[in-house]
Amino acid sequence: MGLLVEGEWKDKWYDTDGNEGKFKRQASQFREWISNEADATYKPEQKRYHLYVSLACPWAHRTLIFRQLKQLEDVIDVSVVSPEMLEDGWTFLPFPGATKDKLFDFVFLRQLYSRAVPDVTTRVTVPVLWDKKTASIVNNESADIIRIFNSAFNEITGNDQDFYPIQYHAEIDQINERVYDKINNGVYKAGFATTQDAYEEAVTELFDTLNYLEERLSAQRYLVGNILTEADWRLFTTLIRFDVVYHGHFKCNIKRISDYPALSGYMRELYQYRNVASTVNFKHIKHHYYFSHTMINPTQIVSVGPDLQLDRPHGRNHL
Ligand SMILES: N[C@@H](CCC(=O)N[C@@H](CS)C(=O)NCC(=O)O)C(=O)O
Repeated sequence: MGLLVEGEWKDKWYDTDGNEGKFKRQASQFREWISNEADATYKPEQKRYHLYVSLACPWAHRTLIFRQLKQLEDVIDVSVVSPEMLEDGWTFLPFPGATKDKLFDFVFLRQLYSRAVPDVTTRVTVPVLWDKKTASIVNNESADIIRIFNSAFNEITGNDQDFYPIQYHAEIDQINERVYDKINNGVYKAGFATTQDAYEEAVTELFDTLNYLEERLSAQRYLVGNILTEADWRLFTTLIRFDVVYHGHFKCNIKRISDYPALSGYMRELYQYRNVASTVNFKHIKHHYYFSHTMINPTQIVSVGPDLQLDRPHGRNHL
């Protein structure tokens, strides 16, 4: 685990000193867009772009789900890193379900960042959307990448299903902000806290928000407008990891998602939606968290359970 400083790799864990033991996520640096506008550098084209993901990572998972939902499998190919993220950061070392770097055969993901910008200073994160034509990183922010996938390639795929409908922008943005801060990033704030107070604050806010969502989802099928939107998929990738890694490894253990009837049914419905289940890899998820965060789990022992029985009926049809 580390970062690139002016192109040099430094092995360094997140710095919580000087921040009262709180984990603070850094903003993504590559934020370009793909569009059909006449002056756009990045135009939607078949096989021009390549996606780098980890199957363990909830942020990368969003992009894989959108690639499936928007039928982009033949338009954008994927390379999958190994779930083990240690002193060299993400690598393409062999691991079942991981791939080689299909474009450059790099061993380390950091080589891709350096290839784009040789003297770059950045964390080396997934997902990364790469442009083969200009040899550059288009975007490494999952929130942007799913919006790009939602609409930029519609003319190529013929799939115009919209997960960010214009009439719900404000409501989606509003719920996203809360879910991001208290849940998606909230579990990390709890897990990576280095003081008791920072941990307790994050865990309390996390469960207050889960309680709020349980109430909301008891009365309506989806988060916004009673149609499936990006807000649901953004919540899903944290929920599906919750009982498996966040509950134990990150000590988010006031309750399990299985203890919430509405949230757990909702999570199963999303899991069973089309072929979303094929994007969920619990082996990578467990191995990544338990094996890579050695300051939380020095023995690197990977938990065996739980058995979530995700194919059970979701019971949400009445809503
Ligand atoms: N804001 C980014 C966050 C991505 C992110 O933090 N990914 C994690 C994996 S779950 C990562 O690559 N971490 C490596 C690091 O921080 O050095 C996004 O949503 O795309």
